Amino acid sequence: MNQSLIHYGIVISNSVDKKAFIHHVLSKKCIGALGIFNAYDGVLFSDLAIAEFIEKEHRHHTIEITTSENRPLRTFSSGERRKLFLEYCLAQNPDYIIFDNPFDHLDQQSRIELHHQLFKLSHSISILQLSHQKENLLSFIKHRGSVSESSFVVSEINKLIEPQIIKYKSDFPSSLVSFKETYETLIKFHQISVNYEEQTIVKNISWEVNHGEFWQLIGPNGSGKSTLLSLITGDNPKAFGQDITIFDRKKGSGESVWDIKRKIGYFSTHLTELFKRNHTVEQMVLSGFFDSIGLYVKPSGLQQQKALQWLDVIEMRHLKSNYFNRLSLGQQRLVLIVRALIKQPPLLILDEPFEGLDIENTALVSQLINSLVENSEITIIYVSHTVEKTLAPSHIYELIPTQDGSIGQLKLEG
Ligand SMILES: Nc1ncnc2c1ncn2[C@@H]1O[C@H](COP(=O)(O)OP(=O)(O)OP(=O)(O)O)[C@@H](O)[C@H]1O
Repeated sequence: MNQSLIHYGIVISNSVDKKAFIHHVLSKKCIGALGIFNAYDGVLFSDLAIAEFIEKEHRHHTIEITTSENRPLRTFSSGERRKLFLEYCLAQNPDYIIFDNPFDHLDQQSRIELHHQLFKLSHSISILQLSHQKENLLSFIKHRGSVSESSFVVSEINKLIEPQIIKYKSDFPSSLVSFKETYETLIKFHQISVNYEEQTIVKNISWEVNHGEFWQLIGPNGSGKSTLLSLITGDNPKAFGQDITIFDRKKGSGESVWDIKRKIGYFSTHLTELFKRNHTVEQMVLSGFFDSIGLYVKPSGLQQQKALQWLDVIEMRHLKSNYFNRLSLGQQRLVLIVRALIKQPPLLILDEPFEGLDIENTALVSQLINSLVENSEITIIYVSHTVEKTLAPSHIYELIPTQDGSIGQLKLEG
């Protein structure tokens, strides 16, 4: 495609079936402005492509991209995965690459570096960028458009009607599960370290999270944010033998992982990476009551009612019987966020809740979080690489990488 390099930036909202649109482009069925891509072979760089790759490695017990490290892509942090996957895409020597929200999961420095890298790349390869937000379109891409929901035709961006930020008036549904116990110290880490073989990931972390606090956890890619969260949720055996107090109880004093999970609502963009079952949207929301991913027990009528009320909040009741797997990634993430908070747990953990959301859904999730902060006693920890102007965490904990693993510091104390 060298002689006719063309770059396109396309704004795509969560209501467009992005999977189908991408398939449409890659299978050379574009009409109109994007028709030029029909003559060429492209590859996809996206969260979905990465998730499928991880699934493939898992299924075949192989390691393809990260052979030098001898561990599967799944064990790398979100930002690391993206960098490694880009190398993999380039190695295939495609005519063009579809970059679906390329800046997601990246810290500020990595965003700047990727912007430079893509600019250089644009001299040798065509780029089709998809972005949920107009502000994230690459500055050097001159052709810009938005894609229509039904025909996938691209129209000029200046003809676009700006999306309206919906103010959600409906009150959020009340809680069904009542947690009678209150906890003073939800999390207390004392001098916690985590190593993988000879590499130290975090070192001597002492961090305390108390009742009703609203925390943001920050740090560059690979600094250990998700690792810390996995120590809390009971998903990391590295917690064993360390001085960790969770819900006022010393870890290792007889509590089961399920005791802990019962009190936590958890969302991560990786939650459904290997999830292949045909569960409906409603079942997925309901599973939040049972701390499972997907529904394996019969819910009560009241629980079903509650799930529908929550689907109303995210305006997805009409999709309740659709298969979760068929939703767009943005819709799946909204469903999983609601799944995390349906039981209104004492502790809510949101690992990158804004990734993959368009401007309207970002506003909705911000409003959901703010409403919980104002109207409940839930303690919240969220991870985000970007500053959400509408959120005002009362505390910020920062991981700072050093040669011997990340150290932690309190950046903002409420
Ligand atoms: N099983 C493992 N073996 C070796 N290293 C691992 C393993 N799991 C995680 N790591 C490494 O631990 C480091 C911290 O990962 P983690 O996912 O906690 O980072 P993060 O701060 O959440 O990053 P990001 O912002 O990119 O999501 C990464 O360098 C990752 O590669």
